[in-house]
Amino acid sequence: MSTGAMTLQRASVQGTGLAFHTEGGLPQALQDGCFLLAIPTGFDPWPGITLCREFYRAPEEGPDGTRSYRGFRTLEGVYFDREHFQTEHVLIDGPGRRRHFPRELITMTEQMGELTLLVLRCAMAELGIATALWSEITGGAVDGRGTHWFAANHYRSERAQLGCAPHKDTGFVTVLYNEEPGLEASVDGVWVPIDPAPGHFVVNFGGAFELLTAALSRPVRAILHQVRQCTPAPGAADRFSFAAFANPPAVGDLYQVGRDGSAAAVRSSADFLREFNEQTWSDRHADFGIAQSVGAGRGGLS
Ligand SMILES: O=C(O)CCC(=O)C(=O)O
Ligand SMILES: [Fe+2]
Repeated sequence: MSTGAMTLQRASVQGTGLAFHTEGGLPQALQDGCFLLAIPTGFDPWPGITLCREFYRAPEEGPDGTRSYRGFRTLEGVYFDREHFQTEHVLIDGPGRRRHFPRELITMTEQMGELTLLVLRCAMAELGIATALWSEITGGAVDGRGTHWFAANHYRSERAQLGCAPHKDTGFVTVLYNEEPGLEASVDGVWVPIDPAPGHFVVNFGGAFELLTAALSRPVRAILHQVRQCTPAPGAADRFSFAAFANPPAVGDLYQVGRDGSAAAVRSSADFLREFNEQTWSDRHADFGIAQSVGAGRGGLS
């Protein structure tokens, strides 16, 4: 049976909030696990697109103007070759970006990071979670602490494999930029396309947010998604995407909010992350984001 693409709620940024195009759009988006967010005017995706096209090449393998976007393949703990999938990616936190990224790329990732936090605040407000709890229950993520990953994905067309493993994002909120179809969500056990809408980010919610809200009457869904095998037309460029993630810190606990409005720690971040990594990639990087982040990732958007 073939089903059409998922119909997603649409929103745009309005001041410090979100304006949904349809009444009840935000609660619907929280239930769907994703929505489309209009890309704010003034946001320039060029640095992100350039990174996706260049990061896996050697520094000298291209023009001087984009040299700082290349050479990431040799960066241990930043570059990942997912051996069972088409994707290879750069996964890097705030301190790493400030060390390794050119200025305009840092700026772009910070803009996307701010959007993840804006969405997180709007979602917690919608769920009626007391603002006094926000910092504690997100491990400071809502204030720009926590871990703020950025990913740049390159889907290697020459590989006859799934683009990217079925997974839920691990954190609270993801803001994703892509231009080609390929992303699919599992809806009632069926893979349904989430087709890109020009001028929009895809926003989705992750496992830590699902856990945080699991006991509420309207829990947030972390959508299970994958990227199908990407086969661009001959001569066309490979598929790419890039994303900003607002995650809890690697050290500490994950929380859950009760219906009485109270909050309690329910499991350690490290256990949760290890389980997620193992389920997703089936490779040797199950400790990703755990060991290496101990003692790092404090202060600022990290
Ligand atoms: O490439 C895409 O469209 C999705 C990528 C993704 O799911 C991720 O980076 O977590
Ligand atoms: Fe994802």
